[in-house]
Amino acid sequence: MEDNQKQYQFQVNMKGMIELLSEHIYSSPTVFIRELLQNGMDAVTMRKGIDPTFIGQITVTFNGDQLIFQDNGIGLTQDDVHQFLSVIGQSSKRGELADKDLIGKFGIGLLSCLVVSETIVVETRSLYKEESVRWIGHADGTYDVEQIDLLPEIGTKVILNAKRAWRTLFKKSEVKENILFYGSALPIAVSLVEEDTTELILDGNPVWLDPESSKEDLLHYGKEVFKTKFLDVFRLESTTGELQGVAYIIPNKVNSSSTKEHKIFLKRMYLCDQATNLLPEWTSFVRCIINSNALQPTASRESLMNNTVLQETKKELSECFKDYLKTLSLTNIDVLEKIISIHHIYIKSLAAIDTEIMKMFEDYLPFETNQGLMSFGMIKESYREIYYTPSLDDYRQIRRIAGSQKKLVINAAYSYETDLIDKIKRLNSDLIIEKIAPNDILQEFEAAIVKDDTIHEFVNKANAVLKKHYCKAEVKRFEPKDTTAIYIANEDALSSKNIQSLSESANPFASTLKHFKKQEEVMPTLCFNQQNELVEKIMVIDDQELFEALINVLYVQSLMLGGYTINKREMDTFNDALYQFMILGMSSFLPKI
Ligand SMILES: Nc1ncnc2c1ncn2[C@@H]1O[C@H](COP(=O)(O)OP(=O)(O)OP(=O)(O)O)[C@@H](O)[C@H]1O
Repeated sequence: MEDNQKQYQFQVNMKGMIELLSEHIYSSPTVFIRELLQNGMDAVTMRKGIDPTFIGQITVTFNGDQLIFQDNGIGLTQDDVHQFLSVIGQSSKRGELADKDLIGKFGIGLLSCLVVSETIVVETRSLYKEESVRWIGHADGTYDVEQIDLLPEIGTKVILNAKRAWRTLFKKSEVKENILFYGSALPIAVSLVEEDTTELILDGNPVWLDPESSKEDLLHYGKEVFKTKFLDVFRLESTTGELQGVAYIIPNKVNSSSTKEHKIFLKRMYLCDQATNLLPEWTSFVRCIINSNALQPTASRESLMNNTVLQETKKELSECFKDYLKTLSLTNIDVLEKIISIHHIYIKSLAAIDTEIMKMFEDYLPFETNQGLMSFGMIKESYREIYYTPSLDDYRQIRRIAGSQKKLVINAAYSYETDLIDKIKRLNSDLIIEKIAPNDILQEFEAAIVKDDTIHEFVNKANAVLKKHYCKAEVKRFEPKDTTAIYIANEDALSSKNIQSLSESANPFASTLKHFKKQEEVMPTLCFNQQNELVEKIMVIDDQELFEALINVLYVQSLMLGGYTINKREMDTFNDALYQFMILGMSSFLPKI
């Protein structure tokens, strides 16, 4: 460095730092409880590293607006205090033990106490030195250190004085709730002390991590945690993620958009309730409690870091789910059937990507069909030819018109359902499984009986009326007889119709849209029923005005029956026609002039 250059030290604006922590990094001011529990736990783990038989404990004492977190862990020497407590971002938790067993790693956790307390007082006695130190950290970034009388026991006390605004967070009930929330999985006893009473609130042995716990114990625990009486429970394990846990089967249908709440712990400390990157979407039928020693937290310690360990763990967890379902199929078919009947969406989306599951559960999987909800086993038994449609609009139409046909049509509109059917097709080469569109059904209606030119003329006349609706006429024979006409439009025919009506409206893109108009063959069809009495009569009507009104009414009526949206022009035509009928109907009753 040249003589005229000086080197300066970065300064940290403590107030800004605390604001950053409280407003942007941590989602709640209660995280100071998590950080204190974590530091106490880590200090005990370090002491246990030296003496494995050592039994650690954490005690929280309430003293008015003062809270004292005390552990009997490794403690700090005066040098440690300067080195680790007083330098932000400095942590003693480095090395093999830290990677494997310690929770803290960033060296910022203690700062979270300054969100709720003006100062942090630490009184500590190290395992390594016969001295005790008091360190006082202030919110303005300064700190004091002094030697104090030797504390009677090795360990550390952190003393906080509630800021006015956060007094309620220091109340016993509140602290207890937060300790149970963050620390329920910690392998350490935690007691609360107020005046003369001591209450042990955690014993360090959570039921769900105990391999001896029975299914009943686990279900009971799940009910307490999630306030739900679950259908069943199974264990989760991953070697890569050094993960153990339990998965509870939700007893009711789960909306795919609803948030999936779990309880995720890292090194036995609560991390978050979301596991979106750890559990695939098809596992949405469970709520999990999971602890991992190998997954990594993000710096806010509120979500999981997406790394290769996480990806591998995700695969291993998926295997646990599959193993559970496989075992159920051999040991408890009743529960399996219940799960499939409630959560078939998820089991089906798993089957769509997993051939083994597909083969195993194929017969149980339910499908929505025009003949009602049916399992694939039932479908296979009763039909050799199976049809499906991947469009919900098409399915709705087909359901209405294919009933009389006795054809079986599956609604395959869910995103994974087409993949599933493709897979079924590959696995069942003896079955005929085909895609179907509404127009295919139309082709199968019985042809009209043609005696003379009446039908031909009727179709021409009706076409002239229907042209403005972007629709063409046809005459067939179908059941039920009292249905006058059916409107049939494939998905692409409907979009042509919409483009057509847009291009005729005052739309700035109208001229461009015209180029996209589809040809004649995708035009929607109004199929009249020759077997219907009214249709028979319309065919022989002479009056052009009345004919037009009748065709318009039948057209709009068919749209309504099919559940289609009706545009303004269609509604106006319908109203005009109705008006004409009323006048006509009244004409013979009006007084003669
Ligand atoms: N109860 C305690 N007993 C012994 N040492 C402690 C205790 N609390 C804090 N320390 C020391 O202070 C350091 C800083 O603590 P802090 O909570 O800020 O960060 P950390 O725990 O290292 O990491 P993280 O930010 O991930 O929590 C720790 O690394 C540790 O050396």
